[in-house]
Amino acid sequence: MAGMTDPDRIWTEAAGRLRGEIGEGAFSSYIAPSAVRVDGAGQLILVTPTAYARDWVRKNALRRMNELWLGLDGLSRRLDVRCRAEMGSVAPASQVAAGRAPEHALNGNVVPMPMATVAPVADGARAVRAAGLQDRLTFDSFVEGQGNAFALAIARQAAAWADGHFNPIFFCGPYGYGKTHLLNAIAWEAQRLRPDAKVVYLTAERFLSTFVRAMQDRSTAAFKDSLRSADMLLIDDVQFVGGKASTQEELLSTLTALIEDGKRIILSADKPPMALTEVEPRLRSHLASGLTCPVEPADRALKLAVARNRIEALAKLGVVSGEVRPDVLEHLVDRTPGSMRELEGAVNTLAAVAATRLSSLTVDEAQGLLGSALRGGPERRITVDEIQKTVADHFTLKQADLLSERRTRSVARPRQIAMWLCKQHTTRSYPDIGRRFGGRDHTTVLHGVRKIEELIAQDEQIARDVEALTRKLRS
Ligand SMILES: Nc1ncnc2c1ncn2[C@@H]1O[C@H](COP(=O)(O)OP(=O)(O)OP(=O)(O)O)[C@@H](O)[C@H]1O
Repeated sequence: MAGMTDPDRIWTEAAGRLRGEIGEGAFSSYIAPSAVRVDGAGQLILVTPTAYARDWVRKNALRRMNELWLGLDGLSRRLDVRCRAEMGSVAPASQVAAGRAPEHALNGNVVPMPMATVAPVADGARAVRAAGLQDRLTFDSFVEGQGNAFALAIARQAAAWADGHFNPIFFCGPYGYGKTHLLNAIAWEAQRLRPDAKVVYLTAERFLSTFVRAMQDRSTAAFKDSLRSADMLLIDDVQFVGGKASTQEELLSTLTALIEDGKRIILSADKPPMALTEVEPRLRSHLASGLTCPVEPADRALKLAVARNRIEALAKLGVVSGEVRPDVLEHLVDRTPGSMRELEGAVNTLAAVAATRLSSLTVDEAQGLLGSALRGGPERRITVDEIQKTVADHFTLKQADLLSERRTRSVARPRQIAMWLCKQHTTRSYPDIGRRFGGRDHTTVLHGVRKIEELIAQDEQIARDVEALTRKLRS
């Protein structure tokens, strides 16, 4: 695949991979409505519909998109991102590359991404199998440390199809410390060792949505077959099946059928099985019947090693050059409380702002460049209550309106915005947020959060409201 030069083909391939990594919601909100264009200076630009979408892409996806892009582009070009309002009238990348004049322009001067050429999300086996393994999440890129050594050893055994496998193996631990990484690594390695085996990885959320869609399409038999023919089934973030009786029932019967057939089951969640109070007791006890394997939060040594690794990986991809000074790396780690995910974000930001002069960067310069991204101490916690009050105030509503049953748009939309803000600024789960909004189901929260994701990218007013609210909450 490496060595392509047609920007449209590279974009299609890179975006297809990114879609698996960032999830359908974010993809359809920010990436799908964007297009690759060439500006007057010959620079490839990813053009987003709104400024908010541009900022989202810059913060959350551009670096990864460039990693993917560089791995494919024979000309080693890089993408920049701008919003539609910042672009003059420029041609779609492929037409410039092919020396043709633009024939048409949809949506103003942006041609949307050719969705059909990105692997469609289909039902049945393909959807389940293609549900988002990430290329970079392998055993090679997983760093061993005190808190994860046991989990890593078990993961390696599972990936090797070792005899005496506990069934299921259940990885649990707080968010952002490597459970998804381990499940991906197991899946890649297990498939490499037994190419003929059917290894199926999916998130519980995907399990839920595919199952619900299969029920609507009356194709549950195909869904069941696609899972029950798996030799190894990996389900990530199992806490998200909580609350939905029919999905839990389906999951339970899938697990029982596979275990009876001696097939391998690997699961992950943010808590040990017996603490998943949203999960029905019979399913809970099945989840707990094998081996429960904790993935502990990382200590400083592990964080340093992960940060170093990440910079080396970016250097190999040509995204940065040179090594970071050890004191700069230590500063970065010490000023980034939170999980590995936050740490990776800080490393990526450093790489973005000082790509070519990493080795000469001093602690003061790093602090100056990263500014507010590096915290002086732990960030002030924002609470659900505070979010509800701030949102109610902003839209001149009462906090009780957000918790009420009222469904008129003037109340429902602010409620969804408040839910979205809770997901962004607190560590609360969807069911938890639902409970705090008048006892709503977690799927209602999920729907609300996705709706706002979508609207932020398409609706300037919503983007402005969200921005203003975020500023108020942080101040
Ligand atoms: N030991 C590690 N070595 C290398 N990278 C790691 C390690 N632990 C975590 N990471 C990285 O940190 C990020 C967050 O990890 P991951 O997504 O696996 O967390 P998680 O526990 O599954 O979180 P969640 O519960 O939110 O799904 C990933 O990019 C992952 O690659």
